[in-house]
Amino acid sequence: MSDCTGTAFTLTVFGESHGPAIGAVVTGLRPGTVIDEAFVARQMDKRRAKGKISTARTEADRVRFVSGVYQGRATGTALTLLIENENTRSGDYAKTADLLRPGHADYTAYAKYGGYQDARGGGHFSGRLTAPVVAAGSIFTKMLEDKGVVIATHLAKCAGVEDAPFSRDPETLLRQARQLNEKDFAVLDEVRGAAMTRAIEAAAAEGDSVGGVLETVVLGLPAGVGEPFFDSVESVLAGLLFSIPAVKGVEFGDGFALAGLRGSQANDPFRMQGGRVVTTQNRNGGVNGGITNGMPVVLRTVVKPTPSIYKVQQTVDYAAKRNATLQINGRHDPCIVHRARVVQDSLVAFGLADLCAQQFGTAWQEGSSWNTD
Ligand SMILES: Cc1cc2nc3c(=O)[nH]c(=O)nc-3n(C[C@H](O)[C@H](O)[C@H](O)COP(=O)(O)O)c2cc1C
Ligand SMILES: C=C(O[C@@H]1CC(C(=O)O)=C[C@@H](OP(=O)(O)O)[C@H]1O)C(=O)O
Repeated sequence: MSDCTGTAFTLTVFGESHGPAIGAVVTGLRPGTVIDEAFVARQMDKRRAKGKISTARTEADRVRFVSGVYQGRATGTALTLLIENENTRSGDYAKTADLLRPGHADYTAYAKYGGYQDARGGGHFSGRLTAPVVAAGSIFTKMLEDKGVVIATHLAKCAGVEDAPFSRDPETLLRQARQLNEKDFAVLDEVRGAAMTRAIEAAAAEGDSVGGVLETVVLGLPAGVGEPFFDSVESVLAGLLFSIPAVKGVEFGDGFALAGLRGSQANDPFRMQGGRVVTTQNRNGGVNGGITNGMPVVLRTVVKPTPSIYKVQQTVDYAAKRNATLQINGRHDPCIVHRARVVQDSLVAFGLADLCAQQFGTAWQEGSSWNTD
C-alpha cells in the first residue's frame, strides 16, 4: 500500500472526490510544532478554483484538524486533517459511466480495482486529492520558512507562453521568490501571465485544455541534505512530484538540456565567498551526488493538458466491450498548471523537511542555526 510516503515524517492521503470527505494523516511531528491554521488556509486558497481558467466546482476547502493538534501546536501523535466534499455533482458522470476518459485513470483504476473503485469524478485519482496534500504540506512549508528556507514556484510556461526566467542574482531571486508566494497566479512577469490566462481561456472556449511547466526554487537550504542512493534529493522529490495527478516529467537544474553540453560547460565551478563554498553557475540545480550543495535547489515539472475535455473523443464502452465516442459534460479545469503550483511547493516542502529530519534529527526545527559544523 502506498497512499503513505516519508521516513522521519510520514504523509498519508485518503478519500475520493465524490465521497463525504478527503484528508491526510501526518506522523513524526515534533511535539510543539506550530500548526498555523491561518497559513494553511492561505495556501489552500492558492489551489482553489477561481474564474474561467479553472473548474466551476468551487469548494470551501475548510481544513478541520481532528487529531494531533492542541492549542495551535502538534501534540506529537498522529495528526489527522479532514476536508469535506461539499460541491459534488456525481450525476455528471452517470451517463458516461462506462465510457473510459482518455488520459484519465478510469481504465487503469478499473484494471487494478476490478470495478470496486469509486469512479465518480475520478474517485481517488482525482486532482481533488491534492487538497489534503496542500493542507498537510503547508505545515512543512511553514516549518522550513521559520528556518529561513523559502520555496517558490512559478508557471515557467503555460499554454505555450513563457514567463520571464528566475534571476541569477541571489538577492533578486529571493525577492522574486517572496513575491511569487504572495501571488494567486504565480508568474514573474504579469504581462506574460495575462497572455497565459488569455491562452487558457481561448483553449477552454474551444472545449480543449492546455498544459505547462512549473519551475521551483528552494533558497536557504544548507549543504549536506540528502540520503545515500535511493533517497537522494532527486529521488525523493521526483517520487513525490510524480504523485501529482497530471505531472509527466521532472528535471533538476538544466535537466534534459545537460545532454547537449560538454563537461566544461555542465560543471558548476566552486569558489569561496564570505567563508562559504558557492558555485559560479547552477546547472546541477543545487544537488551533487543526491545531496544539497548549498546553492538554490532548482527543479521543473511538466504538467500535461487536463484529460477531461469537451471535444468528442474516441474511446471504448468498458461494460459493452465495444468502441464508442465520448462527449464529456461536467466541470473541469481547462488548465491544471496554476492550481498545481502550490501542490508542488507543498510536496517539495514535505520531501525536504523529511530529509532534513534524517540529517539533523527533528531538533533541526529548533533555533536559527543548522548545526552543520
Ligand atoms: C489540481 C488538479 C486539478 C485537476 N483537475 C482536473 C479536471 O478538472 N479534470 C480532469 O480530467 N483532470 C484533472 N486533473 C488531472 C487528473 O486528475 C489526472 O490527469 C488523472 O488523475 C490521470 O493521472 P495522470 O495524468 O497522472 O496519468 C487535475 C489535477 C490536479 C493536480
Ligand atoms: C474538485 C477539484 O477538481 C476536480 C479534479 C478533477 C480530476 O479529475 O482530477 C475533476 C473535476 O472534478 P468534478 O468532475 O467532480 O468537478 C475537478 O473539479 C479540486 O481540485 O478540488
